[in-house]
Amino acid sequence: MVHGRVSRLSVHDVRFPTSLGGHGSDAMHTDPDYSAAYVVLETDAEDGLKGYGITFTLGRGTEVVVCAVNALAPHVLNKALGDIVGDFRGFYRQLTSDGQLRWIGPEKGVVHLATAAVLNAVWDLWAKQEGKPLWKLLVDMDPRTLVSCIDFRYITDVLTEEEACEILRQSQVGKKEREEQMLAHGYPAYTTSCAWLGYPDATLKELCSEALKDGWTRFKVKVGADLQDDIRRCRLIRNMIGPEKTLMMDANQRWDVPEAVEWMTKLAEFKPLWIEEPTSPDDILGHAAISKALAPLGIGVATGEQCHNRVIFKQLLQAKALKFLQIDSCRLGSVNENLSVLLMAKKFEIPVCPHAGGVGLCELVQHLIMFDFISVSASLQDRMCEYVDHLHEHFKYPVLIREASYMPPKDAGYSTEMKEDSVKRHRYPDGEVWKKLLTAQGN
Ligand SMILES: C[C@H](O)[C@@H](O)CC(=O)C(=O)O
Ligand SMILES: [Mg+2]
Repeated sequence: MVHGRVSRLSVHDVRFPTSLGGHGSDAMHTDPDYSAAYVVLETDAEDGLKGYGITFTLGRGTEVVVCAVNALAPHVLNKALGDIVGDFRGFYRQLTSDGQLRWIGPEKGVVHLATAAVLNAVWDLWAKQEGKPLWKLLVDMDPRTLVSCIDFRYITDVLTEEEACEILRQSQVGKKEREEQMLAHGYPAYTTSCAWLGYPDATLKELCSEALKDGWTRFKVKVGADLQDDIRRCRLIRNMIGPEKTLMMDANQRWDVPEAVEWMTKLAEFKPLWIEEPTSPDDILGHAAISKALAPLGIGVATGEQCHNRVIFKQLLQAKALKFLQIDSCRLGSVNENLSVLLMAKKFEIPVCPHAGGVGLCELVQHLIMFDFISVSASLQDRMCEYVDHLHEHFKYPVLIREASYMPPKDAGYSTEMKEDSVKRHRYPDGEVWKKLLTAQGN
């Protein structure tokens, strides 16, 4: 049973100097230091369990998110966990409707990233108290309780609470078999780690050949900064993986709409399954235009890692603007808002292929996509979850990849907890890693 009252919320600015090796680099984020605003919730309960929540950020952005988490803290402190999860929709609304903070959102940007960090910690704590990994907590929940976690405000024109319940009820058929399938074979994944934009060709080749040896069959390559470079890198990777394996491309919002169509027409010979984030994440009609133009070339549009909230996803679906929907465990308002997007995607029959390029995102999003397969979509058709091979060693419960698939986590919680020593060493600016780096840079 859920118990305890939240007695403390602390938030840490944790950064990893990934930019030094070009890890995570793309056409818009050329020097990313993978970072997290890392929230720890403590309660007065005797079990001593803590809830850990992260939101993914890059370097200096972290200190802004940390401020926003502190601004949200009064909503959580002294609350009974039972009251929070007993009316989770109400609590989500309370956080996202703060009369002063919502002005700097609402449900978008820094304040929404902070909401995600806090709520991710609540879900971690809830799952830990129930003794289950988060995916299993969700899978075992009855449809009525599940939908009571979702705020349907602004989406009832496409999905009502009753419809959501009905989707979940219908997907009860075969649920046990799908859970067994996940436990035996895992959820299919693709790798982005071979082809970050800042990697020289020699690194790309070396990582790609290692990935092939490890059994990877789906690869994503960063594009968008320079067409000739893209042609060379895409040719290199396509030649290495051969014609049958799957290739995706990611432009991280670099282009205008006509530019995206022109550029991708030139890259079409490398047979990409999708072009990800071809333009601004806010441009729903732009995505629709690109989708329409690229469909005859067999290229789909994928987006979502920087979609603020369920409303943007609703409109992308309504406008037929995407062929692959990429949820993000830390960009949306935690599990609560992701549930609404998974259910809308099911209604529109659009496959969900989660985003996981960042620190901790693989750890979190695997729970959501396993729940999606077992309890919502019931399909693996055109679906795969992103994997990046960075920084898992800093997590207490790191992802387990077997034969290019995510194996279901078995430990209780949301896999959000970092190792104490890693947090200590990477805290900005006083952790040992940063002290050394800042001293070397003369700061
Ligand atoms: C800055 C991040 O590494 C970003 O490039 C990740 C991303 O777009 C992806 O994984 O997809
Ligand atoms: Mg991307």
